[in-house]
Amino acid sequence: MEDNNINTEKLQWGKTVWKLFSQVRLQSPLIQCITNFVSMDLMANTLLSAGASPAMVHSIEEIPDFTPRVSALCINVGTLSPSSLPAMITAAKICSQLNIPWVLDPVAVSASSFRFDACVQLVCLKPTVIRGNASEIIALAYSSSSSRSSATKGADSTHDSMDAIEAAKFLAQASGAIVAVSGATDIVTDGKRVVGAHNGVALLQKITATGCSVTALIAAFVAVDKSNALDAAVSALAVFGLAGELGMKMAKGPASLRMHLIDALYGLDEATLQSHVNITSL
Ligand SMILES: Nc1ncnc2c1ncn2[C@@H]1O[C@H](COP(=O)(O)OP(=O)(O)OP(=O)(O)O)[C@@H](O)[C@H]1O
Ligand SMILES: Cc1ncsc1CCO
Ligand SMILES: [Mg+2]
Repeated sequence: MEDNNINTEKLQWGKTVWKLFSQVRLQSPLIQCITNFVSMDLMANTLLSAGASPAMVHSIEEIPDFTPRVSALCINVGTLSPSSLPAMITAAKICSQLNIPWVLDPVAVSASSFRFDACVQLVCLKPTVIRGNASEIIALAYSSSSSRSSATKGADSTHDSMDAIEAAKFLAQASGAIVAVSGATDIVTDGKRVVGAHNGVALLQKITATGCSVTALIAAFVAVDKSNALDAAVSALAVFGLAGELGMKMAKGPASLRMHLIDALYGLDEATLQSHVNITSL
């Protein structure tokens, strides 16, 4: 009986993920990305191969004209500087005011007080989704200085995503955002429900900016279903993980996985998606 329920749940998720992915391909939502220098290329190519339309528009002078016209915004603090933060804050404020969904990636949030305070400021501007690795979500959720300094050594996680479930729920409740934690199992929560997306391969961690790119993909999925950001975030994580699995069949290492990942995302069809997506309630 329990097996039946699990299979029904997986089938249902397969339909949801395909519906949202099809909408991304059909609508090609315009996604503004204010992101770090490392991630620009992979992030833009991830969005393009998924069917969305990326625009790396950073300059504060352009934001009042451009941001009101986007379908969603992705803010990533990976190479944050005092000169780039005002543009992020301005764009986030516009999105919050105009009810445009926006997604925050708090890369290496505990690397410095400057970065941490910037992330807290951004969280206060009501992101629709916050996506980080386990160390980042734990650091952002528990802002005491002791956990801040020990939570992460930089952009890479030193924690398992499963260890961040309580932190993710806490952060979701405190911020009102959907919180997603990437890892062997990607975890998504609204503070009450917790869903796990089990697709993906470990070698994705050896390609820089795969996390940044899946955050942008979440923005694309949220853009086509603003009313259900939890489903959208789960779906984007599952699609990206599945593209990693399919790419892995042809890859010889991280560099070729990067290429095959983009190809797999571009070519992903309904039958493959429905039969391989692996999402369960946790
Ligand atoms: N052990 C693992 N097994 C399978 N997939 C994984 C594993 N760890 C991470 N992933 C996948 O790799 C992708 C990137 O997640 P990761 O947690 O490495 O992000 P990140 O640390 O923010 O990366 P970056 O900062 O380099 O962009 C996600 O799609 C995630 O599901
Ligand atoms: C390596 C690195 N450093 C700052 S941002 C970034 C990309 C992964 O988050
Ligand atoms: Mg990251």
